[in-house]
Amino acid sequence: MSILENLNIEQRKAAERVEGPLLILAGAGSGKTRTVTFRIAHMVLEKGISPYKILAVTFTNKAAREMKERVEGLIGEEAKRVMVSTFHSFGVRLLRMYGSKLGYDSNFNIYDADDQKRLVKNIMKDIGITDKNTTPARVVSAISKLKEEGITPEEYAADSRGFLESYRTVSAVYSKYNVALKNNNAMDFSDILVNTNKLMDDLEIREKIQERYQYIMVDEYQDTNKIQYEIVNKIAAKYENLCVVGDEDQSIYGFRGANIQNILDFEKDYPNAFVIKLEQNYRSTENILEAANHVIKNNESSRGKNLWTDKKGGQPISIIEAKDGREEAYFILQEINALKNQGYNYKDLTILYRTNAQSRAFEELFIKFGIAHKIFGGMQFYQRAEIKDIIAYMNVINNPKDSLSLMRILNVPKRKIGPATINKFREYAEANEMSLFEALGHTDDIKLGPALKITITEFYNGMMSLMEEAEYMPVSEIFTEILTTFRYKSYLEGIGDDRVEERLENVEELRNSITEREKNAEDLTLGEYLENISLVSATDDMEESKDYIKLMTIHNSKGLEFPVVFIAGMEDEVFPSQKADFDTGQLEEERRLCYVAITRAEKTLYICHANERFVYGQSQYRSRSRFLEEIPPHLLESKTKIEKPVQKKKPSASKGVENFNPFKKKVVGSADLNLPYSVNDRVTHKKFGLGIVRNANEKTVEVEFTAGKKKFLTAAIDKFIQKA
Ligand SMILES: Nc1ncnc2c1ncn2[C@@H]1O[C@H](COP(=O)(O)OP(=O)(O)OP(=O)(O)O)[C@@H](O)[C@H]1O
Ligand SMILES: [Mg+2]
Repeated sequence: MSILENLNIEQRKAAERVEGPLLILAGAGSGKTRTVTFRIAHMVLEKGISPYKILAVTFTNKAAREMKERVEGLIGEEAKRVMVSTFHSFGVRLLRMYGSKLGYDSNFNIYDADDQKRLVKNIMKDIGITDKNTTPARVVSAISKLKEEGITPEEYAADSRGFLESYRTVSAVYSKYNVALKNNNAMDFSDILVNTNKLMDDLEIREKIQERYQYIMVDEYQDTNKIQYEIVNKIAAKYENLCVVGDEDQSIYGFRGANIQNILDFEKDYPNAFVIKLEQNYRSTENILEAANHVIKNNESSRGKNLWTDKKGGQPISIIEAKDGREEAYFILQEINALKNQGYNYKDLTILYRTNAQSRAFEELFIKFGIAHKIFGGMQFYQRAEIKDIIAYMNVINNPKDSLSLMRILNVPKRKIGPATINKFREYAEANEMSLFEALGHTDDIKLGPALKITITEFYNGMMSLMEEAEYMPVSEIFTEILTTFRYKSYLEGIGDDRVEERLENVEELRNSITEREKNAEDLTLGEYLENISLVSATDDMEESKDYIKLMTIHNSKGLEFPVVFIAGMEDEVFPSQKADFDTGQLEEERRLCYVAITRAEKTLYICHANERFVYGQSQYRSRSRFLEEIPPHLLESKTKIEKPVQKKKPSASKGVENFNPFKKKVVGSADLNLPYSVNDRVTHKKFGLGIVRNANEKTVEVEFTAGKKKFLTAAIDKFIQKA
């Protein structure tokens, strides 16, 4: 029996056709990703194609991991040799091998948005730009856009629009920014793609890559940008064994340069392409699917599809109308409780929203009631200052040319190395054509006070010996060495504000995550580790088995599916966002986003909206989203107004929400307080173990552990302790 018995006829046709250009164009939940997965397995197991020759490109790390695991489940160990990867990881891999052709050392570092901003800020300061109308963040996004459109600094400078101040600013920074990256032996995210594409223009390398990856598959092709498109098509040019998979109705990354035309023009690019349409949706009930179809058919960009499902009928879509955002979150929480009573687990439930900021209301409520949840995206762990500090140490150890990271840590912990001193070294480095780090080794040539000279030499020697050790030390050891050599923890403790404990916890969390990664990847090198964490994305650490409610933006939910979905904030000017007001292109993109959101749901879908929202501290009236009006009323069911509960007695976190009343004013200082913990509650702490709450008020919670009493700030308590 063929492995392809697990596919329907159309899917099987697609999977069987392994030679030549192939387009799988099909709506949500029709098994596109599944088809790719089985296609790979079929190629290796039943067609005898070497796994080594196969490249499958996915949109996220999570998707890559899952595809690899599934293929492994089907064909075993051989699957490990298939290259399943995102564009960025794939690019980095090639650039580590061939980047020297473009003037990079193989240990280049990868800069994230925060690094980019800092670099731009430094450059603006260096060249004395006083443009008040722009910010480093805006300059960064302008530069990224230019890079991905393939416009060089020179071309941009020659551009006639240069008379506007903001253009002049971008133009002045752009070339300096590129030079700085190169000098630092670093690439930003756009560079990874741009440089990978450049590699493909080297005949020798291109031929090598073409020979190596003779079979290419790209999932979510509708969201590729110009450069990704070029990379894929250059590799595929020789054998033309290119299978692209996607849905024009799910192109939602236009703001990052995704070009829907890439998928729509595939048949023009490859006139001999074979096209497969999948029409059975396996994910959702008929009601959900019908709602999605009704919304998307309003888009000019949609080619129209006949998706059907054999999951006839299904529950109507529940509409929840709330007074304001707070009430919306509360109503959703009540529904969650009801679903829980019906036997659902938290892990079946997902809340989707248009922007990350909308997660706040839910987070606050869930923390208050001890409801297990996890927010994907938003402020990332690796963006926290203390984490960035330690990573900056690692970056310099891995790549001493990385002056941006070096400048971050030269005076962290405080060593009295001020900007004037740093400038002396920068000038010396420039004059002598060496890196800033190298210059630190030349303290004799630079005018310095004796104390400063000792400090800098100490720092330099400390780093030098770590660089030597890093060759053979596990990453977790390097981490420990950094903390001890540079007394980083004492520095954090010395800051002395109310976030000290939190920062120390974060550092420990970083240690745990390193150890965790080492468990999964033996002989993890510092370079590999840094690469992994530079390429993290929002959904990487989603674990299907963990029982928590998932919260994320619709963008991050792409390709995923969940039994129960709540779409929150379904109001005009939230979703579709204001940007769509006067721009039909934007409106269509928002509508595609709505289509993606609806089609994530398997069984139950809630659409929620509030009549009032706070925007910049002001309450504004909101009407329900026009997308909601596009769903035929017979598919909808208004949730009868949920009874506003009366608060009878002091609420207790462990008992859920039945007796919590968000509409009643808080009476501070009375027994009526909605505190997350009360006296005698049993709690656990990662480090101190089991404890008992001895005192709890609005500001602090005091817990007795075997190790003694500890105080925590009530506002931040969930970061430290949990109910036992
Ligand atoms: N032939 C099939 N038999 C059984 N289940 C299937 C079949 N095809 C797809 N499915 C299931 O349907 C669901 C949706 O499949 P998949 O995620 O591959 O769809 P998709 O087209 O990639 O969706 P999206 O457009 O959201 O990325 C999955 O749970 C998948 O296992
Ligand atoms: Mg998919």
